[in-house]
Amino acid sequence: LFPPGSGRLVPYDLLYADGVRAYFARDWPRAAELLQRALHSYSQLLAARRGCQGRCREEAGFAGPPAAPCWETRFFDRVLQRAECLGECLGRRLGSEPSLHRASREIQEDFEQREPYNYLQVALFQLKKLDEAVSAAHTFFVANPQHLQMREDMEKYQRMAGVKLESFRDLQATLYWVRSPWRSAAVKLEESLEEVLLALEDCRALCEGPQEDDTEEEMQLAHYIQVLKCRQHCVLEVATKPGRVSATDDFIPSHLDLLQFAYDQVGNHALAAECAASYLLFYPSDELMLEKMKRYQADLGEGASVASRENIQRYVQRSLMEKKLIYYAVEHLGGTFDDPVSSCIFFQRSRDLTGFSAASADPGRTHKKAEPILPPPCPGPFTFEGITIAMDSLQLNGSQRVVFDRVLTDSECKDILRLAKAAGGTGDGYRGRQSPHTPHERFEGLTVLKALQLAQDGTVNWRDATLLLHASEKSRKIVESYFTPGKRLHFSFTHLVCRTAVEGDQDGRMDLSHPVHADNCLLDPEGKECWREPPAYMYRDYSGILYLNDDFHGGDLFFTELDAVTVTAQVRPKCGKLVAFSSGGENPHGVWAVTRGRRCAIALWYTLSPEHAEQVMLPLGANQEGTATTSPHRPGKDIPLLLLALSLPPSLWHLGASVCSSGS
Ligand SMILES: O=C(O)CCC(=O)C(=O)O
Ligand SMILES: [Fe+2]
Repeated sequence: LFPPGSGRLVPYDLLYADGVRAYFARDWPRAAELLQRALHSYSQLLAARRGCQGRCREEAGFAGPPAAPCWETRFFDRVLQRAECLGECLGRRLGSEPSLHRASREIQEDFEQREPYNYLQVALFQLKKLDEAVSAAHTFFVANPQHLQMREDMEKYQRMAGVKLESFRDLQATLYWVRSPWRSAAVKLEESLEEVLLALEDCRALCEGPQEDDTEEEMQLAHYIQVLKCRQHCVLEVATKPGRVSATDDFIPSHLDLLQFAYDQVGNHALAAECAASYLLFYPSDELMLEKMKRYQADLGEGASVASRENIQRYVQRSLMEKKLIYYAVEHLGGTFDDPVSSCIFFQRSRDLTGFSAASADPGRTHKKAEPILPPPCPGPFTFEGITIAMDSLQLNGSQRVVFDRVLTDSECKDILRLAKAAGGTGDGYRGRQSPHTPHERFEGLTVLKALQLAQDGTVNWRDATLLLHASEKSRKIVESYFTPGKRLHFSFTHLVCRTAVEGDQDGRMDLSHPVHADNCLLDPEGKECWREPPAYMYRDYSGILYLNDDFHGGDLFFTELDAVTVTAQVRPKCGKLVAFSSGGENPHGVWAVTRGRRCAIALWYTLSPEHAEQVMLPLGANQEGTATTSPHRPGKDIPLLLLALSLPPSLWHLGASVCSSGS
């Protein structure tokens, strides 16, 4: 049908089907060849589609909204025109009827999830093409970081003799780069940062006011303080205006933080380093960022100088000057100034830079005796502003448990809930299973990467998608500073989960929404033990659940003893409430049945070991780096196990992992 050299692309699903057939016939050379050809055909198809979509959008004039009158007719004209253009363009590029390349939903999903690489790695391994097998396995793993079996296999590959570090590469990296939602996220964040900086300029102009010709220093100061107060409030308004990508009070550093992250994800270390350097202007002692800086410096080479952005330098310098003046004025005139923006950090820095402090101010120059101003408490870059501890371990009757309140504002909860709703059935993380824990509730899951993908597709808005990332990072900081001061906590898995009671199916219900379990070990209530062994997520060290709403019946979280029945504490979910606890046997927990409505929460797991950090939360390449140093080669011992695992067809590998694919 499509002879080689005819310039026609063989449909990837045909190649895939043949490849899988050869795989099960254990015809490894043929399986490897066909699977590789299937992957090639698939990427050609995607490239053709991308190219044609871009061209046809322009051609059909889809750039702006259709103009009245009679816009419906025009709109449909354009739709038809575009469809025709697409069909023609694709036919030309593919050398065949585009409809031939339309695979079934299952096969499309397999390719989206990189499933062919899973088969391919086995075939290559059998052919003793170890390096290629590792690359294929790594490529699969990048897209399926929660795939337990592959995670173990990757560890075994890492320990195996003769496997080179360079083999751990993502064969779809270029494709991924083009499609990566992080790339679009970076563009959005840059736009938003630019917009915020411009708006801040407006604030300056707006608050300037008429120049007073007061000669008295006191009057001048009083006037200046008014100007500055006006600016600070204007700034806050700018920052929290609805529609901002990031609506936090330290919006500029948080933009830079996210930008650094996004550039890192797409492998642009030069820009990531620039953002890191700019971020450090705000929080010069942020250890995590300093570590990243060190890595970038090493990556980019000795000669490369990494500078912070000039516009950010200007902003920081000017803000510091203003703060300094404000505090000076307040101290000399009395009164108070409730600084709404990052007061703690700026105050500390302006004091450091100027030697200014309440104690050293010259009392002879003040007319009124001012109360000395005490700097706001400043425990580190993260100030916990507004966050309160609602319950500690003692009140929760256990160890390593805590409940925080006000981690999110009502409007943040609303935005994330909107995200959950818009994502609806398109979410992920439960491998498409709607009722993983109980048939009386419907479950929907959404990971951060998927949220960004949906934003990229225009299904959800960017602000809501990045807010999920913000919430997750904010919680990480809280949990880190509370439980492991001085030690780094890394994301292991982040999952927005909604559970909805199935109406008319609640009478006499006896089961739980989430059975009692521990997060990093297998609970054995009879033996009153918790086994830290596979398939548990052994590397999870801390768990967090950030709640988003309370308008449902049931659904309280509860802790038990190791027997899984003696309830020791209970927590009622509420917007902004964060429950955090160590993930081991000391904290068995479950969720009471949700009998009415929909309960949404962000489930968060953290690990102390960088090599288990969530792939999407990790810079490219860091995984190899981490494991290369922490997993010395252990010869022989693990290889038979790996062979055993590899001798199963990949389709069966899910079975083991899917039992706990939701992450619990
Ligand atoms: O949603 C909750 O309150 C708890 C969920 C949980 O324990 C889990 O997903 O492991
Ligand atoms: Fe849990």
